[in-house]
Amino acid sequence: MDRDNQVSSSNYDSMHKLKPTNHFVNALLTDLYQLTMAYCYWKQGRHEDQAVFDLFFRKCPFDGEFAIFAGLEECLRFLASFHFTDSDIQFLATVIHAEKEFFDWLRNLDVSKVSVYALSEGSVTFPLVPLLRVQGPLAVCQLLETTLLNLINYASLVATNAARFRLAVGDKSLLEFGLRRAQGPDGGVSASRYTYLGGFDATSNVLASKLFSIPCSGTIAHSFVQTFHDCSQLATTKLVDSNKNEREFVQCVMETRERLGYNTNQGELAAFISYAQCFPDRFLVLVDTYDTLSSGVPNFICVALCLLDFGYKPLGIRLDSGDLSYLSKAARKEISRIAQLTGKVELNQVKIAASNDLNETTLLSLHQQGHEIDIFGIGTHLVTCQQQPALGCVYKLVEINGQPRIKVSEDISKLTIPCAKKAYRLYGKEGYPLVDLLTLETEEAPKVGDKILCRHPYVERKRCIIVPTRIEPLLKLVWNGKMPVEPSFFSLSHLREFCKQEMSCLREDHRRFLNPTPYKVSVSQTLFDFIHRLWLEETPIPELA
Ligand SMILES: Nc1ncnc2c1ncn2[C@@H]1O[C@H](COP(=O)(O)OP(=O)(O)OP(=O)(O)O)[C@@H](O)[C@H]1O
Ligand SMILES: O=P(O)(O)OC[C@H]1O[C@H](OP(=O)(O)OP(=O)(O)O)[C@H](O)[C@@H]1O
Ligand SMILES: O=C(O)c1cccnc1
Ligand SMILES: [Mg+2]
Repeated sequence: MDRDNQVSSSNYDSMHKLKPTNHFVNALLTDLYQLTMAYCYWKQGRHEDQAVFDLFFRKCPFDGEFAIFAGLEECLRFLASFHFTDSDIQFLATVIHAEKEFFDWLRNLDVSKVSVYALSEGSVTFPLVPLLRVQGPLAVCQLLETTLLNLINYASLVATNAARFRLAVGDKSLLEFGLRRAQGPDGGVSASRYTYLGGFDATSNVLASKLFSIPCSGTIAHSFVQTFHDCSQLATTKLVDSNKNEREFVQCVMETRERLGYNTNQGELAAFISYAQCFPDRFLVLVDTYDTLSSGVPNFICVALCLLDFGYKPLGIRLDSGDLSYLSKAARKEISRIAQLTGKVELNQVKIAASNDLNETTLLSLHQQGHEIDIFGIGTHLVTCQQQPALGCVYKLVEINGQPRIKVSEDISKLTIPCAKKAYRLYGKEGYPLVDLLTLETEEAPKVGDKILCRHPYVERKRCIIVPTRIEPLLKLVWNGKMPVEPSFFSLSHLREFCKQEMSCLREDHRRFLNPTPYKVSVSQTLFDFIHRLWLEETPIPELA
């Protein structure tokens, strides 16, 4: 798999049938100032001026040194359906005091003259590298700003969060449980979608599973266990075994419990039996409702042993409170002891799932302490990105009518890099990416084997020479009104694989959690000269008295 265009050419009509997943995404989902600026451009006859905007972030989230780019498909769906309806126009006329002709112009506005270049969705990316380059008529490019940022900021942030959780747990299973805690319905669905892209294995969110073909998974809640008092509440005492013979199941469980000498909560046991009767081959239950080690785990073991007897494979337990390191080890020890005692070695294959306010720090700490957890269920911290709730992507003008533009700031990190640019990833001998290089769009592409001078965009003394073994152009044309691009998007599982491959190419020191090495994002000598000339030109020399 490569980062080749994730959308390729087809006809304009089919592109126009594409709709954003969320019906809130339309031309009105913007900030008022985009429309008032558009009015000023129109009034001055500047609305068709040729503009270039870059969409990028300045600092990686979560104190890391990488991010995952996500949200591109929804940006393209937005572009494909961009227009103002009659009712939008009627509403706007009550908000903006402007001539009728402006609203007529808005009504006929489309994005057929806009081009968009983008990174591939699922790419590993770094500060200052444009995720999107949007170019075309000034007013319409301006009108796209807020929506594009909205579609990319959270998607990329939560995908990055997921990729970091994935790094923290290695190859253990990761389930996303965040819907109840997410920022509203779209927050929940987006979280499920983009955390899967970032490396989660499944979601509990049924709608997201349907919409994006994400594996759906889940266990049971405390309420289910609490509703049972004892086995007299069970509708039947029997279970059909894997050979289709109906046999006494409750009796089997009770005798097992007696034989093993467990004194457990009877309501919890009834709940487990009931669940096993409904899902004999999906038996994974929550064991901390009353007491994990003296009731939940023994009750699980009794039911699991009988399921084995009946020809089924029990799946496991979920821990949702207490010291997850200790409890997982103690539970595993008891399960192993009984497996040995009874000779039911299959019992050793059951999985231990854990949940309860897990975040990056607890996952890393659990790894250090040692544990027996196979599956992590994660909600709140993952979907709300509690450690850093916004990515901070911005959309900045870099060129107008062929003239480079710069935004100067006291804070050097807020200086924008002018000009329509190309971006390349340069790989070293070891096969790892070494530098992302930004050049003028008009510059000749760097070549493998050449000595390439890479300059820090702002700091003069920071520079290096790289002889790349491989060069990857990063920005691909994904939207062009005149020669449109194909709506056959890659599936989410394809993007997830691509993201996984990107993460595996990233050098270990850029990925690590504590003080990761910053990845170098550089500019060509020509672009460096442009930035610094423009910087001086646009900054008045202060006069000191
Ligand atoms: N071994 C561990 N090391 C570090 N953190 C842990 C460990 N085990 C659990 N945690 C975390 O510690 C916190 C414990 O949460 P809390 O203090 O609310 O207790 P609890 O176990 O949920 O209690 P209860 O649900 O019975 O009120 C959770 O965020 C959990 O992820
Ligand atoms: O902790 P999170 O990472 O958000 O994962 C999801 C949580 O949601 C469920 O219960 P809920 O929190 O609703 O209730 P509980 O805390 O009482 O179990 C589940 O048991 C998890 O604890
Ligand atoms: O299926 C589960 O165990 C689950 C689902 C959502 C939230 N917490 C747990
Ligand atoms: Mg909880």
